[in-house]
Amino acid sequence: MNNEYDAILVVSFGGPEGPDDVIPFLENVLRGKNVPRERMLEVAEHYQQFGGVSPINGQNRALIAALEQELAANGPQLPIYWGNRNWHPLLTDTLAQMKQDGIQRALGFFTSAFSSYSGCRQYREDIQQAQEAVGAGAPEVDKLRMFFNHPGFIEATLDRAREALAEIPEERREQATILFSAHSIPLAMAAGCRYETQLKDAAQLVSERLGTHPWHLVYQSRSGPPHQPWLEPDICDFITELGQQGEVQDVVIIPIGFVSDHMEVLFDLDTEAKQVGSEVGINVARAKTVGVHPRFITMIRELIEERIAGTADRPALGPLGPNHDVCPVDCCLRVTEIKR
Ligand SMILES: CC1=C(CCC(=O)O)c2cc3nc(cc4[nH]c(cc5[nH]c(cc1n2)c(C)c5CCC(=O)O)c(CCC(=O)O)c4C)C(CCC(=O)O)=C3C
Ligand SMILES: [Fe+2]
Repeated sequence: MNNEYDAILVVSFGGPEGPDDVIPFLENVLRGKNVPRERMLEVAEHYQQFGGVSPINGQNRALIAALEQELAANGPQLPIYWGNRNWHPLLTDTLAQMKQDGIQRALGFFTSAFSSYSGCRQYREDIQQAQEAVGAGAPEVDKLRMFFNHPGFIEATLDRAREALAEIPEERREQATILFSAHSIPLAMAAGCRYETQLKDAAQLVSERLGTHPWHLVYQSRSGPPHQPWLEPDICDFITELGQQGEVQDVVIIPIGFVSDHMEVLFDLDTEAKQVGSEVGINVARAKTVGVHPRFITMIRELIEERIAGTADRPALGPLGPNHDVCPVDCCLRVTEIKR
């Protein structure tokens, strides 16, 4: 396989940067999806509570600045481009710019650690559509492997988790319950990918390094129509139940399913989950996501280097081993209904 690359492409979700962006952004997110309009308007309110600005674009700018420094200091010397699925800079515009700059082949870093239709195949489809829109001469993009079990991701997550645990009074710290949280997806979508398996694996890898805390994997940000089954338990239901049982005083949320403190973290965890905690008498701390943690930035460089070198040394912790470099044809299929 040809492993000569002339650029890095950061591929992400995108988010609104002002009140007028919110509805057109949400319409982009939900085009062709089975999500009721009432849900969309409810989520629009979450964004408006933060002035219509999602932190995600700023966080991606910070990630790119950190990665630029990392590559300038250590190589490889490659320019970094950035394109989103749902909001500016959109992938089509970015690929047009890359073509203009003479870029032929880029390595893609997707801001999703775990395999799902949303985090893997849909981004590959977005790139393909952008390539078709740009036409002849559009750059090729090869995706870097999923990094849920890469030592860099696990170590950075662990560091963030320890910071959050330090907020719990020392005499109660060891008993604190850890909740690993990830975006819920429809059960049908989950049937087409290894999302749950990878999440359980990463949660296990972090928890066994943290100590002897009780821990659970929970889900947040459920969308879709009410009758459609999604991954559970929901984090707010789970905290409510812990409160009713009356044995847990402190919960530390580790949002392992996300790589930056974007709106799903600020609203669904810091606003909603903390509110539920205070209603049922549980103290809730929230670990930061990896963001621009230096070990996470180094991991991105390592993934780039390993791919260019074509080396067999592809670090991964735990039993699942390193994820594939090239997605097989049935990777992260868009399953919309489970046949019973
Ligand atoms: C697996 C997964 C990730 C993690 C992997 C990855 O990072 O890709 C993720 C990330 C994100 N999700 C985000 C925002 C939203 N997700 C929505 C809706 C949905 N997400 C889904 C799944 C995921 N989403 C699904 C199955 C839907 C239903 C519609 C559909 O089938 O696609 C909606 C619509 C409103 C709603 O119903 O909630 C919004 C606004 C933001 C940006 C936050 C910001 O602006 O700061 C980010 C990073
Ligand atoms: Fe989402």
